Amino acid sequence: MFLNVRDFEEVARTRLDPVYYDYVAGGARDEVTLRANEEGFQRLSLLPRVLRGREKRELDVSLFGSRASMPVLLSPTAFHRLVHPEGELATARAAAAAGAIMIVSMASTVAVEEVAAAARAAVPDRAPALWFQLYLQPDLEFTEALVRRATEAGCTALVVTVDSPVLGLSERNKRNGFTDLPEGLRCENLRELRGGEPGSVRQIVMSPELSWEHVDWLRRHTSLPILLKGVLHPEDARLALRHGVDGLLLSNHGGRQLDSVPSTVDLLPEMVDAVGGRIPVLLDGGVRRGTDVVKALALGAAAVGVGRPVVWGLAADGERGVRRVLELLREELDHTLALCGAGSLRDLTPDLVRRTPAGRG
Ligand SMILES: Cc1cc2nc3c(=O)[nH]c(=O)nc-3n(C[C@H](O)[C@H](O)[C@H](O)COP(=O)(O)O)c2cc1C
Ligand SMILES: CCCCCCCCCCCCCCC(=O)C(=O)O
Repeated sequence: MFLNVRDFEEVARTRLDPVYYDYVAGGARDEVTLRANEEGFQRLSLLPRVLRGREKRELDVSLFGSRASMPVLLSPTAFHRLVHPEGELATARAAAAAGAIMIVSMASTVAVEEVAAAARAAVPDRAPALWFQLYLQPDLEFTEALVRRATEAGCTALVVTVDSPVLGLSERNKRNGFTDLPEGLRCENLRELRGGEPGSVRQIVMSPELSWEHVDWLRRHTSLPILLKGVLHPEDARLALRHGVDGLLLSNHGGRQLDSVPSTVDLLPEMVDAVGGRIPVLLDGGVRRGTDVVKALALGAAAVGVGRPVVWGLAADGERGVRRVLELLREELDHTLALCGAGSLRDLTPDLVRRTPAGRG
């Protein structure tokens, strides 16, 4: 029985090839940050209000023009067909049915047009909420064409990952010899549609040469909202404001890029402070429970993302699994709000969160 997100990880672990399980579960180097993300939430306590006379809870949010049934979105995760044959198609159907925003990874194993079509077919009466995650490529012509493809497919925001000047190093992947996708799986958004050798697939380039000028370039080439994913230093948050960025997704890539960076929830108050309410700050990393969502929102996040929980749901039970993971998080969020005396997300304020005294977990 799947009672919580962790139950999905257990089933996924038994179903998956251990090499792919490690790829998803693992983090960079000593996995200090990977562990810190969940521990960061566990060190925070909630201090509920009582007798507030709230009969029902409102969980829906509006973010960059997308309406969502809850402030929990699907952070971009690569290679869904590694864990389930329907891959991103199943994920997109589940996200659309749940009314959740899905950030499609540039490294998806199904092309963004097909992901969007699957989402639309799942909810014919409304537009599904899809955003696109981008690794800016040094070949700007290619980047521009990809942005156009994602926009034409129906993605309504761009999430630019900026924490990957080089790929993080997972020692699990190294030990397992996982260096390439298996036969038949490719990053379908990198397939040459025009130019190049027709049908060939480019490698995603992680480029240490990227700078704020590339963000300016992107700003000039799209009218979609731009969020930066992976800004951790408050000074970079202030720079993002100056470069016309519309939002931040505070993320350490689930502990998969630079190891030893702080947990995202520990950094959240500083980042919220740095942007001073001018743009929304979203957060991902270690969100596993409705209580984690409430803690992040109370500390100023506009929404949170989940990465691994979605992949565990997909690996364990395909589209139904992802749907159940999202439902569980929604149910837990609703229940936590009720127990905190909150009727809406606006009732979540920093005074509801206490840091657990040192040494007590
Ligand atoms: C298997 C896997 C693949 C990922 N692929 C991407 C990706 O393609 N692009 C990206 O920006 N982040 C990627 N991430 C990072 C997630 O977007 C997110 O930041 C992270 O998973 C959040 O932490 P959580 O897994 O603890 O929820 C990936 C994470 C995992 C676990
Ligand atoms: C990391 C294992 C490598 C297997 C396939 C190589 C494909 C090239 C690299 C594409 C980048 C995908 C990034 C995914 C990600 O952000 C993450 O796993 O984290």
